[in-house]
Amino acid sequence: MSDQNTDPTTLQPTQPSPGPRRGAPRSACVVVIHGEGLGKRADIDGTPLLIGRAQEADLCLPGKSVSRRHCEIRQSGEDYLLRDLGATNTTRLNEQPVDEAVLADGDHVTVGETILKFISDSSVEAHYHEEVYQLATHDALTELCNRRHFIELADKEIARAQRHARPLALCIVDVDLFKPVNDQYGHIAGDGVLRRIAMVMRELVRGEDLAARIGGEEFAVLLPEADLDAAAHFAERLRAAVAAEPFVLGGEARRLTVSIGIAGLSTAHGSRSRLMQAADAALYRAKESGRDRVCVQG
Ligand SMILES: Nc1nc2c(ncn2[C@@H]2O[C@H](COP(=O)(O)OP(=O)(O)OP(=O)(O)O)[C@@H](O)[C@H]2O)c(=O)[nH]1
Repeated sequence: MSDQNTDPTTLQPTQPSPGPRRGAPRSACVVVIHGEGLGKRADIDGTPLLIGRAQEADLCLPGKSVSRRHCEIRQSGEDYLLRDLGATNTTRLNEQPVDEAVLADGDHVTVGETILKFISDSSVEAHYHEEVYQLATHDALTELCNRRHFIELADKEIARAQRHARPLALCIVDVDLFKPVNDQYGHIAGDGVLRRIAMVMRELVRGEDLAARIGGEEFAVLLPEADLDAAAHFAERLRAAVAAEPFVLGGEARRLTVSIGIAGLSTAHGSRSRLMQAADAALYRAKESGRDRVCVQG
């Protein structure tokens, strides 16, 4: 992929959902309280929050009545300003059409058929919504992103990579011979293995990478700004780290391994589903050729 875009402001990757962060300072946010994506939350911090139908919107709301760039909310000193961006169906604030207005805690912002609730950083509701959001977007066992949230963030990240002609790679990681672990040591011990593997993954990923549990014993890591070589390097480190990890099962340290399939964004694999298919095919080859290995798309 070309390296032509050097504007640092457009190269910022989508911030992956940070996972549980109890006790961290909260930012103001909007939460979908009616319409598609119920419960979805978007934080408003340093940069303006773009709301619209466009893939690159920070809060992407599907629906014909939503304009591609519908409105934005940005912080201005202590205030949060809502601004309509010339949407066909004008943004409404507490049911009244609005061009620009300062938001107050609890305000309702209507975007097409979706209603958002603005929650200020000092609101007592913020903690509740944070918990609900964590439950909806993260896997309870491993605390990694869940499949649905991964797909949502991956779609955004892929759109961003394509827009700026940046590389991006996907690793799919599958635990080898996991069924015998469950069969021999029980499901709870198996759960412990999955948690431990998630910890190993978390230690290796960079801040902008996105790690998720996408199936029972299947994980995914999306690597923005990584070409196939960089992804293969990462995957090999992950494979080796898991292979070196002493998993305590039945009171003894046991070695377990993972197989990893990698695919990179390209014209042939230009959508999330194509990318996942290609990484899955590579994973299949890794399993077929003996497990405990990394295979890159053919
Ligand atoms: N403990 C536990 N096991 C799970 C969970 N989700 C799926 N599994 C188990 O994961 C196992 C997956 O086994 P298989 O798909 O047959 O594959 P495998 O034994 O890992 O073999 P290969 O993938 O071919 O290396 C099954 O026994 C599932 O019951 C979970 O949340 N916890």
